[in-house]
Amino acid sequence: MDLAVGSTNPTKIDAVERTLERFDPTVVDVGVDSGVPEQPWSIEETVTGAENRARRALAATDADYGIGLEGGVARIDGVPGLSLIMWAAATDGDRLERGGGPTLRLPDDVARRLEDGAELGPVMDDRLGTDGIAEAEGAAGVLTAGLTSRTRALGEAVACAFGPFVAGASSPDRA
Ligand SMILES: O=P(O)(O)OP(=O)(O)OP(=O)(O)OC[C@H]1O[C@@H](n2cnc3c(O)ncnc32)[C@H](O)[C@@H]1O
Ligand SMILES: [Mg+2]
Repeated sequence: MDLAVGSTNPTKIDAVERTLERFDPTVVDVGVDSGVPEQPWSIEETVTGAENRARRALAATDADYGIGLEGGVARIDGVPGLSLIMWAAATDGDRLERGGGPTLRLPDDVARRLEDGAELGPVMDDRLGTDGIAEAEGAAGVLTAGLTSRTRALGEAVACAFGPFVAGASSPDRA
């Protein structure tokens, strides 16, 4: 199975390789434009970024599936504070499926800096004294003391987006 992932971030590539290991995939990374701001600020923008990445990665290759992963932040009704969210999309060129990953609250001082226009990756690096945390354990890893990681969290979104393509008869009908 040939997969094209719409990013060159190693945590995203790892998330796809590890989650879909069972299919022994060949994974190529494709740097594509997400078509949304570098820091998406809603579920809608984040999902759209994942969709664009999946479609554009597939279009740029002759892979069987294109996979897109996007991180974002959102204020969610009923959930205090600003949430870190992540979404995946998978497409075979015809059908497109979406799946969400874990959601976790960002510290309020980080939220304030994002409100001023900053991006999460650099803000986390500045706060932690790290360099490239978004390509390592990520905010998801740091804020959970390693109980999860960005790779693992993104992997859950990949499973939910890609799963319907291989779930066969147990896959729900789509409108
Ligand atoms: O090269 P790409 O694929 O764009 O990888 P990215 O790390 O920039 O990932 P996104 O564009 O999907 O994420 C949007 C922003 O949110 C940041 N981000 C998302 N999840 C994060 C995490 O777990 N830890 C740190 N930064 C994160 C990321 O660094 C960007 O500034
Ligand atoms: Mg980015």
